[in-house]
Amino acid sequence: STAGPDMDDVLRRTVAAVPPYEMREKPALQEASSREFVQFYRGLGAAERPLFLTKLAADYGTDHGLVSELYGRVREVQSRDLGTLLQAEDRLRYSLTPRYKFLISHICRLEEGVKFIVDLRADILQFLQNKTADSPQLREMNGILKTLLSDWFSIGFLNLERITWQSSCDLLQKISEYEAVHPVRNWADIKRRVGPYRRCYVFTHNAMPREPLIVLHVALTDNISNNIQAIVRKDPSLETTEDVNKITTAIFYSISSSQRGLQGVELGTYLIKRVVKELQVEFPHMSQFSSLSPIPDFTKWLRGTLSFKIKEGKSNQIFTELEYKELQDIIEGPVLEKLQHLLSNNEWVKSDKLVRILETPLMRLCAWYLYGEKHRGGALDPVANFHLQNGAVIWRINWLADTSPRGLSSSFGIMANYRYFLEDANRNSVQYLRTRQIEASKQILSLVAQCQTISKL
Ligand SMILES: CC(=O)SCCNC(=O)CCNC(=O)[C@H](O)C(C)(C)COP(=O)(O)OP(=O)(O)OC[C@H]1O[C@@H](n2cnc3c(N)ncnc32)[C@H](O)[C@@H]1OP(=O)(O)O
Repeated sequence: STAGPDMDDVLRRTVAAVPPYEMREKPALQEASSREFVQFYRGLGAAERPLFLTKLAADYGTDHGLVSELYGRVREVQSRDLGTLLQAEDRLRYSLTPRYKFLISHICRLEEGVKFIVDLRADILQFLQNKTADSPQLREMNGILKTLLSDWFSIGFLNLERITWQSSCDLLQKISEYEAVHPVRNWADIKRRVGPYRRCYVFTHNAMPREPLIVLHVALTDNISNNIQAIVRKDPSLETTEDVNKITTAIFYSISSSQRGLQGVELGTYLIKRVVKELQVEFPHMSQFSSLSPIPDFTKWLRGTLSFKIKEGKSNQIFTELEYKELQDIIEGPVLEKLQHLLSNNEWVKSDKLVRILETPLMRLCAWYLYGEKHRGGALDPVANFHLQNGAVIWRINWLADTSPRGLSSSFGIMANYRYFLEDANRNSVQYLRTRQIEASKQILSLVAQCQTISKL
């Protein structure tokens, strides 16, 4: 292998042998070697890390020969007394623990050891995603780390914190940096987001102090918002106190997880549920809970669909005759080709005529994209998939809801309300996860039905 000799030496030295079965209750502390492993890994360059982790996963995993031998033993004692059988099964179980898992357990006891493991999994996810490393053992290690992290970061160990203007600067700064949905531009922005008619909640973990693991921004309103500029861009509200009578609805307008290594640990689901409870205590009469969500990949999907139809020569399968004619009247040349070009930047939104003509077809196609397009059985759109997993319904899509460059380029400015009907959320979530059945409102279902009759997708 091209790995430098010191990689092998370090692994040999720092990955302790699996304690013998009889000593399994009292594994010797491996503080020094765990520290050395952490320091060595941190010192590795980006190109060496995939190699190192691939070696760790491959050479310090499970002893397959021992597993097979102990499995044979379990089969032998099937008809023996229960005590003997359970003992044989426990030995088999113990032999299935990969050797590197003992190292991970030692590392998490170090100062900042948990953070190191979270970052290590983030590296593995990245290597697997961009294929700089991809082996069955590395995939197995990712699964083992995800299970460990899901235990360490389960709801019982998480602290809910509300961020206010009185929170510390380093927390406010991190909240600003971690905002992945509607970027925070300056202090005025962040002050607005923690000011009147706003709430900002994070989860923290004692093993990673002062680190917001996931951030949820909420707007307190008296209706279900259909425009994000009204929430994030409006000048700071002159009101310094909140009129409770104007607060009947919670709008989740941004949720971002900050630790890549915790992907799949579902912190977002926990945080939304926890915040709903928190808000119900503060506002017992609150009756509506909904997101105002981006649709990050709709433009990309529509462009793909249009170019596919153009290639197939079936350009009249997207729009109605009337829409097609109206488009033809204001676009010279072949409609779909020209439309592809027109929609490749945000200029179209400056033409009132185009905005008027495009609203009906784009809204119809967007409803279909959210409800009909699937990936691995679930909604293709990752944000839709997230909220549907939480038990929300696709309640409404809103035209020109986000006229920022980012909103226009990702979804022609359309945004979705995923609504949480609290009494149905659990049932919807179970149903979605089991059957991928999507709950949607009448507005969405009628747009989908129209799309199915008009556009052959
Ligand atoms: C109000 C709003 O709706 S804002 C829009 C949602 N937020 C964003 O897109 C910001 C970027 N995304 C994130 O920070 C996270 O993915 C979150 C907060 C959405 C979800 O994180 P977690 O709760 O830790 O959930 P987890 O990582 O288990 O993923 C759950 C689902 O989120 C969905 N998801 C949404 N956005 C993303 C994303 N950018 N990357 C990965 N998954 C995403 C995935 O479909 C995933 O489902 P899957 O596990 O079946 O693939």
